[in-house]
Amino acid sequence: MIQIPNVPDGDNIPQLCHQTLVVPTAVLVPAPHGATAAPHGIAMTIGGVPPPRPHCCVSPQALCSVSPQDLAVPNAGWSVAMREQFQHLLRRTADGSWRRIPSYRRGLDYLPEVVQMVVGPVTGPGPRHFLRNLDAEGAGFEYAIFLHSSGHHAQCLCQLGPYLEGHHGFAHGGAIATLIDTTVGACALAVAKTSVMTAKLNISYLVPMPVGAVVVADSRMERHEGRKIFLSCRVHDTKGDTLYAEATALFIQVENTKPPPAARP
Ligand SMILES: CCCCCCCC(=O)SCCNC(=O)CCNC(=O)[C@H](O)C(C)(C)COP(=O)(O)OP(=O)(O)OC[C@H]1O[C@@H](n2cnc3c(N)ncnc32)[C@H](O)[C@@H]1OP(=O)(O)O
Repeated sequence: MIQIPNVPDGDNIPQLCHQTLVVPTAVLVPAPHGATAAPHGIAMTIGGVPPPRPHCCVSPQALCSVSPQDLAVPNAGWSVAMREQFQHLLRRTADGSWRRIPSYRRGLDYLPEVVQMVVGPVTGPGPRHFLRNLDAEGAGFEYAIFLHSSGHHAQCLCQLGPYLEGHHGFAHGGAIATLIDTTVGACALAVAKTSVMTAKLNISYLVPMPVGAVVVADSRMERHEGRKIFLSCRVHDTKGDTLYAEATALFIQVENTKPPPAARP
């Protein structure tokens, strides 16, 4: 059992984009297999959610704030294991063989890699970034992507939070697919150096992934034929003992000429 303490500041109603969820803050829940408690008393399992990020959106009009804050860095929702692995991966960037890719809630103004992902003209602040729109630290996807200098190898360190639960205590398969798509997408983008779209994603789910687990999605470019980029991905724990999922993907390089469908508020 993991005891989930009260969240700081007495704020027990996390404000999320477009919704308010009341979450009990001092309950006992069974610890999913392999789940670990986060630092600072923040639980990484269902029932305990840390307070919102400082720039939480409050109105439907505002949606999520346009913030230049790089979110691919440790925050209070990161577990000890997540922090340790992040430092390990960060050390590899010292010699320039790897680099950490910054990540923003709405990144178009700040992140050239994401600018390249947009098919068609962009007006306003650009698309909201799906993985960054859950405005509570530790509740959703916490991640940092590292790219090898070859551009053919990407690793995404990720901690899947309690709002990504499918079966009790385990991550939803769609959340795992999102993690994989993002990682292979980052790798495909580095290969193509132009816009790419997922054409095919084939995932084998091998072992249930506990909510709160810290995992690494490891993606490699397998071959590049014209506009087609074939990639593989393996999602495993930080020690490489447990292989949660493996996948193959096909990305297609596209021209930046198609107008995107009108965005809804
Ligand atoms: C850092 C953040 C990363 C985030 C990554 C997130 C990426 C995404 O989620 S993208 C969103 C999900 N994907 C989509 O919506 C894609 C929808 N599909 C499309 O837009 C189009 O079908 C698209 C762009 C994939 C291909 O269309 P188009 O550019 O016309 O290519 P087309 O000429 O039909 O095919 C080109 C080649 O690819 C092959 N191909 C295309 N689609 C497929 C497919 N699904 N399966 C197998 N082969 C395919 C074709 O057979 C053809 O091969 P060849 O050259 O040997 O004849």
